Amino acid sequence: MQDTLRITEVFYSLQGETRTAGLPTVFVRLTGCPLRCQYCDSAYAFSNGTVRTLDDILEQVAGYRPRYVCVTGGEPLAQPNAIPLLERLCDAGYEVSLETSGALDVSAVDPRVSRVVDLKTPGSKEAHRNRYENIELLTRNDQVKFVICSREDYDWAVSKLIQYGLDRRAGEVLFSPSHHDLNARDLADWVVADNLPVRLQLQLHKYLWNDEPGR
Ligand SMILES: C[S@@+](CC[C@H](N)C(=O)[O-])C[C@H]1O[C@@H](n2cnc3c(N)ncnc32)[C@H](O)[C@@H]1O
Ligand SMILES: Nc1nc2[nH]cc(C(=O)O)c2c(=O)[nH]1
Ligand code: SF4
Ligand SMILES: [Mg+2]
Repeated sequence: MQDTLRITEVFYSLQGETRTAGLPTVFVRLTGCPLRCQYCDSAYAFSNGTVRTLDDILEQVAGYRPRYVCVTGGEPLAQPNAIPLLERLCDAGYEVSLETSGALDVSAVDPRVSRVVDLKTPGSKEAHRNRYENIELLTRNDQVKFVICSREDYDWAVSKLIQYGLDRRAGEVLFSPSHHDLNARDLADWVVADNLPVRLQLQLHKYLWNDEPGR
């Protein structure tokens, strides 16, 4: 029996988020998630999907001849074979990123991967799932993200930024407005007013293609 993963989609688009926003990227979206964030824009990946071998996934990715590959979901780390997938993508020479909820242990992820760890805010309704031990593991190759739903979430994110010195641990600290919950302009004004060492991140793909799956 070959190594397999349950996959919702593999597609080539522009990265809409993180430090590589705007760069052509292949997305591998793994099926299933143990969380239920209030705002989740990828709920279509909670179930169904197709069981595929790692060889088959690697072959489709190679067909796009990408430089960047982003493994997302659902929650990628909920499937043990996400770990060998990430390793094999790195071995193939891609610049690999992993979008993860921060609720699962990130220690086994290949160090060549940029781990994008989302610290779930109170507004997500899943903040109790945050695994704070992950923060100790972060390096400058990793990124921390807060998806902010309200002024209360913003104040909470600032307190975590300061408490854990996140801007010194991770290469990027990303503040992203929760789409539909918070006006990006309000978040931008707060970041400037407080002179924060964070990057405002807008989800570029939603401006370009609205909320279509596969973009
Ligand atoms: C769909 S999740 C998949 C990976 C992983 N489950 C996680 O939560 O990081 C990818 C990223 O999209 C973010 N996201 C989901 N819905 C969003 C929304 N409505 N507005 C802004 N970001 C959102 C998540 O918080 C996460 O950082
Ligand atoms: N274009 C595009 N960029 C993305 N970056 C992270 C995504 C995700 O759903 O995790 C995503 C996505 O769904 N589309
Ligand atoms: S952890 Fe990620 S995929 Fe799961 S519900 Fe939250 S945003 Fe959606
Ligand atoms: Mg998405």
